[in-house]
Amino acid sequence: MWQVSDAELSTPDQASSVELAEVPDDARHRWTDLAEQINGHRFAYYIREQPTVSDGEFDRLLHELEALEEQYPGLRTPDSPSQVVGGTFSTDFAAVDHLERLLSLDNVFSVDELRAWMERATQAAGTTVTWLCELKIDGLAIDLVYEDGRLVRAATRGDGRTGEDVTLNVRTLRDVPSQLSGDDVPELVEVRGEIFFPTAGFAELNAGLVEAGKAPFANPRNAASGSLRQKDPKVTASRPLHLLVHGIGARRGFDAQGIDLTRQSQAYELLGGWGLPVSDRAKVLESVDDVLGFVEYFGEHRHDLEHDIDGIVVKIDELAVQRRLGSTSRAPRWAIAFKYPPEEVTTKLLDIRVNVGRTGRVTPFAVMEPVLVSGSTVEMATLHNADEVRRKGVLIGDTVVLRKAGDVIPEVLGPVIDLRPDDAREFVMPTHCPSCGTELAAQREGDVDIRCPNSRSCPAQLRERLFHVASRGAFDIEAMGFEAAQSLLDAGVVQDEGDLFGLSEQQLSAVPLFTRKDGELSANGGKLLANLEKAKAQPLWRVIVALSIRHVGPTAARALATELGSLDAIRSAAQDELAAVDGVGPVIAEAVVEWFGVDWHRAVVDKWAAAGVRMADERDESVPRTLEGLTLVVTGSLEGISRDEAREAILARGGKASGSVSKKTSFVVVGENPGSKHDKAVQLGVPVLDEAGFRRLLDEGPDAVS
Ligand SMILES: NC(=O)c1ccc[n+]([C@@H]2O[C@H](COP(=O)([O-])OP(=O)(O)OC[C@H]3O[C@@H](n4cnc5c(N)ncnc54)[C@H](O)[C@@H]3O)[C@@H](O)[C@H]2O)c1
Ligand SMILES: [Zn+2]
Repeated sequence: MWQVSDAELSTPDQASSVELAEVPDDARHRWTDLAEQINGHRFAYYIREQPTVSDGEFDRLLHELEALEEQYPGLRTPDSPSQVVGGTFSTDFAAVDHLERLLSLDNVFSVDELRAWMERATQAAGTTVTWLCELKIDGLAIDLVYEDGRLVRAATRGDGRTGEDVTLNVRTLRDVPSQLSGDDVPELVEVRGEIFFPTAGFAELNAGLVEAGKAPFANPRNAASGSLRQKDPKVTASRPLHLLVHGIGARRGFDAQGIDLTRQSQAYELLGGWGLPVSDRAKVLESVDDVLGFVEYFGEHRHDLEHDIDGIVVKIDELAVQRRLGSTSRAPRWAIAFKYPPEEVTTKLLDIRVNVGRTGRVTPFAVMEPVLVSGSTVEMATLHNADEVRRKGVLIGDTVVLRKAGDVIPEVLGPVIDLRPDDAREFVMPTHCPSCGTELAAQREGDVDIRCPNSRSCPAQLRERLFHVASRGAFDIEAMGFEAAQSLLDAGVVQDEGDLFGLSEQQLSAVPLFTRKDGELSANGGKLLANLEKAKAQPLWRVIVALSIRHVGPTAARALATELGSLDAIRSAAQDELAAVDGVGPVIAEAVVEWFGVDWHRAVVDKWAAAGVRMADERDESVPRTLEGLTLVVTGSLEGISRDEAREAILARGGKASGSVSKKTSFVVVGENPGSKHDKAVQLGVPVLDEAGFRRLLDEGPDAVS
């Protein structure tokens, strides 16, 4: 059924026998083994769109093969996987020859290698060159042929010479004009580009596939390829595919149109003018350092993009130099792909267990064979809820694709169906709380989450709540971590969080974790008591956060504290009064009223009050209300003031501190390394202040900085 490329049949026996004689047996065997694996993986990846290994693992195999060939050049046959453009074509589509070959790209994996490549390329060019830097879109290569401005054919890359005719499918893409516009359209132009599946739509696509009993895709790249290479173009039309163009192949009649093409960047301007989608992120840079800066920038902003990228492509912009350098059998010599560290790996899903959270929510999480990804070892990842497990289509025992994007929490993308063992089994959500045995239930009809209703005494919930009370966003009690919370509960000295601030030295001496061998309170125990004492004076908003009211985080807590001033006032406020508070709204208001409606909740507050915990903020009248009516956003790190302090300062002066920039924002304060909020401010024309300007604004109000 599948047409197999020569590369897949290749064995080193085809190389010259003289050179082969010098290759030791074990090297030859390893080469054959690697070549078979690589060709097998390419087939699974390009044709079936169901890779069985991660890109990182694939690249490692290819590298090992290249290193072997470096050592024993006799192994490097013309059709070795290292010498051909990866990919073949299937008989599902008509085969078409490209007018000009489509190539792959050579890779570098570190900044040093990139620098070295740029030096070599400059030397080979024999002249100074400029660098066209582009995002390496993780999609599917496409070749579009326009004759007299009309789209006559679209084909996949295939093996670089011959691809698959996917014209009908490509015509369904909105981004692909069927007719080029402008009055300088040439007789013929072959345009190269990348079709991609936007990251935003990926999870939804997979959920739909699983629901329909079909195999989900491992990642957006495979989704792009799979969506385009459909027998029925209607299916392609239903998928949100996009195109960005990044090159020109064959061309005719440019001169006749008076087009003198000397740079690739200039080609993009032309293509854009004809109505083709070009990236607005490509940049022509002059110095090596600028190129490295570009690479670094997108390394950090990789996830702010609408599509996946796996690296940066650096091209020599001058077409004359490109022509002079030419290409190898596989890739141009005038371009290089810098690859970012892989963020996807495959690992085994050993089990799915459930965790009971602070508010009783029961969440399934994946337990996996530990695996290194984006610089850290991962063995657990949340699966959110039972629905999500179903949507992802993973079974216990599956090999799964795990993604960890930078500092973002790791996510299981989906199963590798081809590797599914016979004994893989479906996850079943427990009906009873694994911590206290109470029957689980949705709190409200229609909730996807189920909860343990035994809030007050479920050990798991209680431990999470104690831990939360002590956390940095709440009372910030350094000496009380997870272990401490657990041992206070084990020793029975606290029934719930209400007992925490009333703890005596005598009670603590009954807790093994806080006592010395001789039974006296340990240094750690002393520290806990001191920390608790100090925490009692924390501002009101922190006390509110510590109560674990649903939806009430620092922002809502600050709003409540600022507006109402005391826990008593909040407790006796009517729901609509609460809802009217800026930054609170109806959902939070309802949660607050509901929370105070529970006896033991009120008892917690009363016990804290009796122990001397702050119950009201006194307004500091000495601070001038310079920011009344203003909304500020602080982004980046400021030198002399922490983010928290900046917030406090804004609130104390009657201003609002917001996390996102909009037209209503009065000022954006920008520190070191600001992110997209700065860009947004500039875009919307919101005034931007540096730290000095911010201080002036705090002291003197808006007139002083306008
Ligand atoms: N997991 C697997 O089993 C498996 C198997 C085969 C290949 N792969 C992966 O596929 C990749 C290798 O594939 P490849 O040979 O297609 O090379 P490549 O994807 O690394 O680079 C070449 C391709 O990059 C694309 N590209 C994207 N943006 C571009 C831009 N701005 N300018 C120019 N080209 C751009 C082009 O379509 C070009 O064909 C590797 O990442 C490899 O890990 C994985
Ligand atoms: Zn429970």
